[in-house]
Amino acid sequence: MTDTSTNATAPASNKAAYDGIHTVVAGGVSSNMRARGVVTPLVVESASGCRIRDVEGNELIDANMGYGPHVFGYADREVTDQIADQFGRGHLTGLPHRLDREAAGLVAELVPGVEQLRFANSGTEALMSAVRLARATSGRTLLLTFEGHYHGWSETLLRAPGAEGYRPRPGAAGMIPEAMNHTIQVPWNDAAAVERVFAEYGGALGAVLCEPVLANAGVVPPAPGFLELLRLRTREKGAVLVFDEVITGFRVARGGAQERYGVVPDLTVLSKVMGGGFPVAAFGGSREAMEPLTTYEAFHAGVYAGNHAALRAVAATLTKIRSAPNLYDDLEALGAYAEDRVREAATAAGRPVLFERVGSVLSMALLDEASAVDRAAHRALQSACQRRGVYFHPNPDEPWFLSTAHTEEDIDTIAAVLKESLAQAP
Ligand SMILES: CC1=C(O)/C(=C\N=C2/C=C(C(=O)O)C[C@@H](O)[C@@H]2O)C(COP(=O)(O)O)=CN1
Ligand SMILES: Cc1ncc(COP(=O)(O)O)c(C=O)c1O
Repeated sequence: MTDTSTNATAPASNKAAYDGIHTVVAGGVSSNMRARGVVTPLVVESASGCRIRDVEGNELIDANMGYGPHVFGYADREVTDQIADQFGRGHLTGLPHRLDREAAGLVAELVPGVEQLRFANSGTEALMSAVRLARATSGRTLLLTFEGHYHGWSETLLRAPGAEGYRPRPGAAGMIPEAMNHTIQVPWNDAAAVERVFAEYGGALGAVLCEPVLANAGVVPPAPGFLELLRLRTREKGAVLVFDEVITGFRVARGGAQERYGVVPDLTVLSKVMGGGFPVAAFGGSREAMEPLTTYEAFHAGVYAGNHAALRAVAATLTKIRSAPNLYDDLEALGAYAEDRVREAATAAGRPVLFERVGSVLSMALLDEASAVDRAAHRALQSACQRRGVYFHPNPDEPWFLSTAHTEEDIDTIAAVLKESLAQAP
């Protein structure tokens, strides 16, 4: 079989294709965050709806969905046709385009805390710029972050797990030892720790940054009143509150977590769902919060930032979101249905699972006898399910993301495969 996309002879198996990738891509994948995404070799040939097709022709129901951007499923023609059309009209001139107004206007219409924004190419880029803007605005460098929250891989935001006292450590080889000298970190949902930090550092804090729903260490919603506490203390002390809504934006509600929980930050970072899978991000806030960029006193740039193809993807996706009145009720109902079926499957198999869900983002982790997450058992379960035609991430920290392309029958199939795999698990 010839792979028309490259005119190469397609490998006969996932294993051959997977090994071939590893000969030329360092680590076999262009992201450490996805390095453990495959335990049993799997190489995608195509994806459509909620299904991926591998190079052997196997079709799998996907509960990872590209780590969250595809709220309408893969290859949604209402979005992809628009992007394709834009490529035919010129997708990068570096000049103002009518799409700038249309795309930014849609974000401002849907997200409570955004009046103005800047587009970027990735969440990492947008977060770097948002935190830099927060430091410029407050005139202070100290940043409060939370354990387990991921904000991309930039020099001042990539933190290793854990913290000595309040101090996190740099998260990767090659980072400068001082990279975290302006960052403190406390456990998520620990109101007492937040109060201690504000009592000790309040006047020095420039910004507080969080995923309003933690979704990079399983799913951990904000404790009742916790976001309100962050909002109150940052206002009192003059620190900038930044919500990293790369995952939650347009996912957990039309206006993201800030709409769902009714707490509006000073700056919001968006990506994933916003572009329907096309690489694009944004950071924004009130006109006042964005003023340093209006006057160019602060700095943000990027050859590809806000390119016409990216903004056509944003305009197409957000237009579809705006005109789908039942979208979030439907996603909530599907998430609840999935929760019931997954819990039933685990109970039927007599296996304890840690389960959490916010809307259509859910996490499930196999537990051991001591009720700790059993990562090895979870990886084995994932491989068994993958062999039976269901893909979810082998790392239980990575959530499941459902879409309007998933049906209740697909969820029933996932649950049946889970139950069968758990029953046969050692
Ligand atoms: C809450 C949040 C994120 O989840 C986030 C990226 N998430 C992921 C990155 C992955 C990767 O680098 O391949 C895959 C997933 O592990 C994860 O969802 C980022 C960074 O965005 P980006 O990867 O576009 O630079 C910022 N904030
Ligand atoms: C030589 C050079 N390096 C790096 C950059 C930054 O690249 P990007 O704008 O994609 O971040 C640019 C952009 O103009 C450049 O000209």
